[in-house]
Amino acid sequence: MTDIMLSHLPSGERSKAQKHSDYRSKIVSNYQPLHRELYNLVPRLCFVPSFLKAINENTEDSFRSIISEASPGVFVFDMLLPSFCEMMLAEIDNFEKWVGETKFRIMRPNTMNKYGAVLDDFGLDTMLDKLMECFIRPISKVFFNDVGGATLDSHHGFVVEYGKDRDVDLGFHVDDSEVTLNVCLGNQFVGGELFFRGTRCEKHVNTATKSDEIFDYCHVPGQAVLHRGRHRHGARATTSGHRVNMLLWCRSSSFRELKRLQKDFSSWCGECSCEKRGESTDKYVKALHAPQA
Ligand SMILES: O=C(O)CCC(=O)C(=O)O
Ligand SMILES: [Fe+2]
Repeated sequence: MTDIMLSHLPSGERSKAQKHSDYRSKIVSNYQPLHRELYNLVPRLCFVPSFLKAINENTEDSFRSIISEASPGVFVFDMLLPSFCEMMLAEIDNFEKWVGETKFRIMRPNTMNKYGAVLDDFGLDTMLDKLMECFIRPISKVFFNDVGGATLDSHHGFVVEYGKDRDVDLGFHVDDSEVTLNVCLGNQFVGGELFFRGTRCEKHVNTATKSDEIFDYCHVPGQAVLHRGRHRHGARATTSGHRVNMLLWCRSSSFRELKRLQKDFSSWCGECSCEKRGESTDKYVKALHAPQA
């Protein structure tokens, strides 16, 4: 973060941001990357040809030709080349080896994970910015325009790791993002399915799930899932093997500003939309008592 940006923050925030910026600089100036080519996004080294072609055409039709809407608001597509996934996995291993050897105390991706790493903190922030701006924002503009998909302007990029000696599962939650990209890097694993339970605004986050909102997804290496951050979800236990996923929580500052002034989110919140249609929620009582996961 530059000094100019720091000077625009309130002083409490400024010292927090300064500390984080110092933390990142310390890592970047000491950690020796394994694959330097990862740190500059080279599209033909990262993406499968079908994904590149759709992005180059940049039309709704081209996106729809490679992306399937597996359940309302959950978009799935082939994205990463196996060779890129392998390089990322090796880079993450290398980073963790460095952390172990130097005993550097790293921050975990969020309060839900004990393992995993923040990719932005060890130099991958520029490449992930490019990934968001040139690849995820054009798609989000088409499918998630109602939550600021066209104006995504910052991100939190990290990996999560599950299996023996790692995290086991991930509880039911919403992300601190407008749009989330979740792509499996590998490797061999059993379990770890994502379960989705409908999109909700802050006010309705704990309301019942309707039967048509129940959707389970099995991760496939190289395959991406794109969903609204407010789409409630979790990950089941990875029962054997080792699963690593790359997450990019994409945010829109202008959408967040706008949202503060609004009360009706019926274009994307399942409960606001029921209220607007004047639908009784009685028929969902059964779903309320059904297990969430
Ligand atoms: O394990 C997964 O695939 C889900 C991760 C996730 O939802 C998150 O980190 O926000
Ligand atoms: Fe999540």
